[in-house]
Amino acid sequence: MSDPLLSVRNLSKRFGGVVANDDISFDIAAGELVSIIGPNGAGKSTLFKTVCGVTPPRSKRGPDSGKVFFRGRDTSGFAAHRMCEAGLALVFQETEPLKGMTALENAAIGALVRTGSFHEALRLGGQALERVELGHRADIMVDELTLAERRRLEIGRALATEPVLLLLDEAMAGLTPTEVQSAVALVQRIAGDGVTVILIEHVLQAVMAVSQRIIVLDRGRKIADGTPSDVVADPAVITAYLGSELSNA
Ligand SMILES: Nc1ncnc2c1ncn2[C@@H]1O[C@H](COP(=O)(O)OP(=O)(O)OP(=O)(O)O)[C@@H](O)[C@H]1O
Repeated sequence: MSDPLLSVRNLSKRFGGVVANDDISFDIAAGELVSIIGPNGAGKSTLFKTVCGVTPPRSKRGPDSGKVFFRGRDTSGFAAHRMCEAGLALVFQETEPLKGMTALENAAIGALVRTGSFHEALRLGGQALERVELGHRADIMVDELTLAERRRLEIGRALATEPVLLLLDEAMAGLTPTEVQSAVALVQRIAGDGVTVILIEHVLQAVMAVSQRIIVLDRGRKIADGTPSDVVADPAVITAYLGSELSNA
């Protein structure tokens, strides 16, 4: 087997007395589409933030122990901008467009990771907006976008950084069932373009529809890692994680 694109090794992270991530290991191969699920507070967002060098203010960057390898390099503790330059983009749970700017200008900000020319960044941002089907909203101020459009814009801005690995943290939260369906189609298109995708998602309909593999966290630990059908039948998962919802998904 070729080397994994991302390798997380025995990663632990605590906040004071809270062990948010406890000895987590997994590999992600290039081209995989993987979901990470688990109850609230399981440690999913912390894992993403540690992997890509984003940690809360005043907190030490990177894992407390363990390692993260990305594209064959030890990237443990790399700052977020270095991870982004290396080809990893994270879309946060909270949509945070740059206010007072258009959708196109927001997307172009992502492209500035790849070019020093604002003109070229606008061109690349425009392409990214087309990929998320927001081309027709390019000149709209971000404050006027709907939640579903803002979520797409965040993905567009991340795509404008030209990632090889895209981490999406609850990119479908708050969307209507129809919007979830088109978000699922978008994620599948992005994966079809060759981008490796890891989703954190509570919308199980979406998780079951897109995932080749599911990793389950509970109270900071990895408790399952397998195909969707194996994971939903896993007794440890059913016990930990809203069993009825999983078995109905
Ligand atoms: N900056 C922080 N300071 C202190 N505790 C934190 C911080 N970030 C996360 N935690 C704690 O770490 C644990 C894991 O939180 P995390 O947000 O990673 O979980 P999650 O699985 O993403 O949850 P959710 O599904 O609700 O988003 C929780 O107990 C949370 O309160």
